[in-house]
Amino acid sequence: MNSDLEPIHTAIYTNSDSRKRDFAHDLLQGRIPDALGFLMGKKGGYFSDARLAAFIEAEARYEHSGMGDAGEQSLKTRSTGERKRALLDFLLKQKPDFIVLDDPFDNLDRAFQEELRQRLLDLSESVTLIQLVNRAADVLPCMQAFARLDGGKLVEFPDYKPVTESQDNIKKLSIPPAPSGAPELPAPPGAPELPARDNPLVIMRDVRVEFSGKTAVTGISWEIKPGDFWELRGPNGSGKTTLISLITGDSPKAYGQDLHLFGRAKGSGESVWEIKEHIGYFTPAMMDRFRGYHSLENMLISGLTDSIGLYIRPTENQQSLARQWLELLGLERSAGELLRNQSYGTQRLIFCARAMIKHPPLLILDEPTAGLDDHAARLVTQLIVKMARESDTAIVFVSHREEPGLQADKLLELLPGPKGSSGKISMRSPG
Ligand SMILES: Nc1ncnc2c1ncn2[C@@H]1O[C@H](COP(=O)(O)OP(=O)(O)OP(=O)(O)O)[C@@H](O)[C@H]1O
Repeated sequence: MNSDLEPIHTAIYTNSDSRKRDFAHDLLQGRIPDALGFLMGKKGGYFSDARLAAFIEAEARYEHSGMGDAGEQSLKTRSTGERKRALLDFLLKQKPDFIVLDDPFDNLDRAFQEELRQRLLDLSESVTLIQLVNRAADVLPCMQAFARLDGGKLVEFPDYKPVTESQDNIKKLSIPPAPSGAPELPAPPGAPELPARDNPLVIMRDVRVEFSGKTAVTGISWEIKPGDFWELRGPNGSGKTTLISLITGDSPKAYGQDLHLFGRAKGSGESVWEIKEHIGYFTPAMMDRFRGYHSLENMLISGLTDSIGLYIRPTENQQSLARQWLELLGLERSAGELLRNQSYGTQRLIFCARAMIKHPPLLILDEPTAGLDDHAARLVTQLIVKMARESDTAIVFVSHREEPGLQADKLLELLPGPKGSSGKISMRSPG
């Protein structure tokens, strides 16, 4: 073991199959691979979303996370950026020799990403950094050695170079058709007579939401029309999830607002399920809650029946549609394989396609590329753009990361202010 080696900052590329958490745990427990022998006998800290989640859970159980001083603002009420800042402060108090950074920029807005990047660069003068990373753009410029983590093993140290261009693409086939018999949407009351396909799907006027006396968003007016392609953007804590939950029927704060959803005034007796019928939705948290004992084909068909997994016998038409989607994704040979046996990137593609298969009037994708490596993110991006261009479905996506090729036509930006976030709408020119 080369424990006399000079410590070097090391970037380790991972993907969903790398077993990175086990690897990080081993490093922190002193089970060090030869290549990183310089960490032997050294004290480490772990900067990760999993570590933060453990502190938040401790706080829920014992009323104190154990991270900061008693009486500090609770972690649960802080934004993602503030939580990560607090975790780094906590780790530094332990005076570590090295820190394992587990995708440190995930889920951070652009301003917090920049703040953290600068802090880590300053820190690299005194602490060894081991960065586990799935996006090439995230690699800190202070890194001196590079490797890849493959099934828990470190390979190609110290000169690994990620392959930037891969041949895999979403197939040049068209988006499969909508299932037959999709319901037509009624016009909102008082709306001018328009062909059904031109009725706005969502109308918000001067919406304001507060939590415990604190205003989260204020004066938001937003209209989503059929076929629109929107990005909803804003820093951590600016109210993106709050606005989305008004539309998906998941927030009691929607009552009493000037809000029309799919042709009906909110609060006019509609059920949550009637609203959800018109929406396809994806957020990465859905994947965590799901065990994946269904075939890829049945997962897609379940998007037609609004269940996760399939519990009824599918019709031939449903099976045929699912196969067309699998072909588009280049997965036709895996139709009968279990979701849980696929890579994380493939699972993500299936979940996104599942939200699209019924051609819902409105598709909401909340951080669809979060946690993916470059290759998987590119495929998901291609799929979203294709759906936007080739279907009548309106799309709203949220992404903290600038994804190459993913540019919506319209942008709603939430701008935080002392009295809550206001909204700014802008149109993007094509091209
Ligand atoms: N149930 C709740 N109770 C109290 N405060 C809440 C609740 N939900 C949201 N908030 C607060 O409302 C504000 C907006 O939160 P929201 O989750 O909508 O932001 P966001 O833009 O989605 O953030 P992120 O990018 O971190 O996901 C934050 O200050 C948050 O703490």
